[in-house]
Amino acid sequence: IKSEQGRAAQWLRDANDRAGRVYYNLQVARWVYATNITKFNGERQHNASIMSAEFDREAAENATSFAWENFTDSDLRRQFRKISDVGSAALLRKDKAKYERLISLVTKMETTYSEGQVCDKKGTCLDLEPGLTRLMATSRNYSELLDAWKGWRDATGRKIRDDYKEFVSLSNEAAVENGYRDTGDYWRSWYDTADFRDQLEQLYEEMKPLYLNLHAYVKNKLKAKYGESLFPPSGHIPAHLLGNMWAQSWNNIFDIVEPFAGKPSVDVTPKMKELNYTPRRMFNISDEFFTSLGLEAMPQEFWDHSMLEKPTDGRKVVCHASAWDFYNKKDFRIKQCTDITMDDLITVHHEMGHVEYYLQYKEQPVVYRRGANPGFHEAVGDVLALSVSTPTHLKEIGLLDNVTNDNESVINYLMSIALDKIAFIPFGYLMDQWRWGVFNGSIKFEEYNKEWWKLRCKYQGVSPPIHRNESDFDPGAKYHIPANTPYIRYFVSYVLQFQFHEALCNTANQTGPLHMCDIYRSTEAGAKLGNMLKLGSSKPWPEALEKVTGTRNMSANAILLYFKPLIDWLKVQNQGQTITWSEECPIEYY
Ligand SMILES: C[C@H](NC(=O)O)C(=O)O
Ligand SMILES: [Zn+2]
Repeated sequence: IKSEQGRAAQWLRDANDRAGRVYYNLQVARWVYATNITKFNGERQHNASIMSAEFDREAAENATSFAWENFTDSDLRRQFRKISDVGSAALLRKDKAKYERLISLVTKMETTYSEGQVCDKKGTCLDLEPGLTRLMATSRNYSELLDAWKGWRDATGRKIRDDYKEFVSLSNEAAVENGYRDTGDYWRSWYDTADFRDQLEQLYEEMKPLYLNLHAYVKNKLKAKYGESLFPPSGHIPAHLLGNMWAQSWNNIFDIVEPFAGKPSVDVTPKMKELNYTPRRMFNISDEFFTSLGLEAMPQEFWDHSMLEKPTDGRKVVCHASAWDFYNKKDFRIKQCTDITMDDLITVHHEMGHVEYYLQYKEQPVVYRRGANPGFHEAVGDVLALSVSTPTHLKEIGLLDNVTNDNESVINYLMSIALDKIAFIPFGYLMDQWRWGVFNGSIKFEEYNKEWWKLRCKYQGVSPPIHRNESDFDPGAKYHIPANTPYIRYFVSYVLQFQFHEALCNTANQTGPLHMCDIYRSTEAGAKLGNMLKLGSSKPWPEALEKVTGTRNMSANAILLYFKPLIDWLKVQNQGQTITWSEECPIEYY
């Protein structure tokens, strides 16, 4: 069997080299389309996708000529197992026309989303970025917010409802062909964790008290701002008042909910504008943080070929920010319609965290150039952003003039981070609860929207501000549904990133409270993180987690430790208040 393993290892090396070239061509075609949406570029992307899927399927076919399951070399077995998992390309074997339809539907839905606009009576039209995003963040006019909220859903979700239904059945057919019960079963397999759903539920329950207390406090502040009469008696918050199109991150309403007035502002957006910040400068700040840890700088190709701003030459692009690996160990890019806001400075770090991961594992075989699990990939940049966001760091880079460290400033600061990280928890959890339900058939097409709002009302405690029905398709108004990007990875990331932050802060000998830790310039912390990132997906994720944190399990303890002072303060604020809401949506809205 020794000689067969030798032959198999050689075959793998060749297959990985060929894969690198095929994936490079695919990424180039996808990039050209995403940064210039035209019919021609769409066809070119489609053809490249077919060629890549054919390649994957053929490689999986050839892999069966080796008795790899009996190999003694566990790394060979792991590589063969990954090469044998072709994902939706399994549908090619059964029915090429169906596979072509499947990928065409995703492109069509993602394009509809990316071209979505809301036009007012005077004919002024706003795109999602930056127009509607700015409006949702800055408007304090109930009906103006409502028009944008409804208009966006009319321009996107409503238009792709039937496409999504067809997509679901084709995607499930592909998953079954690939050996899984349905698409959700396949997506969860990437975590290789038998009781994954139970672990997620457990983590959600542990963080729920934090969310309930934040929700109650924010609701009271919003009632004071907009008037009690606009809030349903069920205890829900109308979904359009949270400063974000999906109510998934509430930091843009910090001014409404600020615990203690008169403290140095934690929102550095005005300062960024005052200093004439450019997108390039925002990316340089992030790049410099990575190199301060001794991690890899963005290569020249990154600066030469990335799209850091929304084009002004009339090209239509996919604005949703993303990071790209071209699998040739040289080309790595970010595509982002960067706005000069603190929100986008955080997103810059998030996307650059993906590229740092690509750079760290670029010497791995192509099959291992992935996150240890998808949640790891989403966590990297956010870990650094937790340090960047501290008042002391913002002062160090000139975005904050003075820092006060009294208790009230600490509460203000923790509130600003909680409005992003805690507010997100139920949304990050429910997105794929809905999608897994759709894929496993427990959520029927005739109830797509009703079941979506049941989850939104139950977990997030937000309700539709106007009547919804089954011609609406509100999940389709969130990028990841039309673009078919799984979402539980962000929920996992929000748990992991605080575990990483706590571990790296210890390594960096940061002895103060966790929420004030800044690992900037700690090459020890950088080395520990880099050594984990280098693994890619070559080892089971508990092993990668252990390399940084010493534990093999996800745990909510770090995020609860980080926010402890805030949770104690919120409990006092909410004393005597009802901090829950009725599970059902307020009837008059659905
Ligand atoms: C949290 C998630 N981030 C991302 O897509 O990069 C989102 O924006 O919904
Ligand atoms: Zn991401």
